[in-house]
Amino acid sequence: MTVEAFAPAKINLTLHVTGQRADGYHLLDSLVVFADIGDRLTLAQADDLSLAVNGPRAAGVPVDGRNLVLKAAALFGAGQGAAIRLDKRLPAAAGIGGGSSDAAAALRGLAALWGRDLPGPEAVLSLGADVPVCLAPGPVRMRGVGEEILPAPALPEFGLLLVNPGVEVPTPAVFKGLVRKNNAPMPELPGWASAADLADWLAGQRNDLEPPARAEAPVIDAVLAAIAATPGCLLARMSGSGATCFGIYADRAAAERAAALLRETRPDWWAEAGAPYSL
Ligand SMILES: C[C@](O)(CO)[C@H](O)COP(=O)(O)OP(=O)(O)OC[C@H]1O[C@@H](n2ccc(N)nc2=O)[C@H](O)[C@@H]1O
Ligand SMILES: Nc1ncnc2c1ncn2[C@@H]1O[C@H](COP(=O)(O)OP(=O)(O)OP(=O)(O)O)[C@@H](O)[C@H]1O
Repeated sequence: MTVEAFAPAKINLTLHVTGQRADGYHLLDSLVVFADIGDRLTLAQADDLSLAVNGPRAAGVPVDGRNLVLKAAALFGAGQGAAIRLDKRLPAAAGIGGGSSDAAAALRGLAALWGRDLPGPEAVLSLGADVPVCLAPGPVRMRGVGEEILPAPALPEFGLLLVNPGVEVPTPAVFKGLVRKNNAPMPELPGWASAADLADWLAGQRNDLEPPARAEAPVIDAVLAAIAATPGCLLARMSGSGATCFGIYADRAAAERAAALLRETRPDWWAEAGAPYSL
């Protein structure tokens, strides 16, 4: 038996940092969506647990026990086997939860392979704060340190552009650079009639990690400016702890035109277009 699992990019459309726990972890309030841009996993029955990583973004990704796929498998079924292949397409340490989404996709695949129920959000939090939200990809409001997954209103159709300048930004350094930790949460989520309506509402919200990430990686300024300058861009903002930034467009076709333009003007950057993804 072979199982396939898709690991979509996670995008924080908003990311409000609202406090800090005694253990140092920050309290968040974030509107999270996923894109139909991501890594692909293939899982096959085997006596032992193994992982092979290939694909255009495999360079530098650990293949040993440090890989979140193997950590997830060990947490879920100590001693159980599976042969896992990871086709790595998302940049790492990029604010789009690549490793977390791989871990969650591995758990979905292993649950199918081993005939078991998926673990709950609290049980997988130790793998990473972004793993719970990646377990069942779709638009949600994420709170707590990442373990509170709340429903979000239905989203309108829109196009998404993801752009990464090739600079890895370590998440702990960005949180450390926060000047203020008790910022306002999001208001009640209103519901949006169109992509323009959603972008207008998002413009009044924030990613509180953007200023410290820009200090860490000043190229983020150029990425945001380049996205904002593409025809049809309704909003440009950073995701997670950066450096990946996203653009919102009326539809996928507009996002694809922007991606083509950026690949021409900035061939050294990673630019991919897509649309929201739900499992
Ligand atoms: C910034 C986000 O991407 C937003 O979705 C996530 O909160 C980060 O998720 P992640 O990379 O899976 O995070 P983890 O691997 O658990 O933590 C990396 C580091 O980020 C910081 N961290 C992370 C999550 C959180 N709520 N508060 C934090 O302060 C901690 O310094 C931690 O050591
Ligand atoms: N499957 C994996 N894919 C990518 N990186 C991995 C994986 N497993 C472990 N790692 C390690 O995790 C680090 C962070 O990578 P990841 O892509 O998860 O970060 P991120 O995009 O910043 O995530 P987040 O948005 O959750 O902060 C990498 O530098 C890498 O060494």
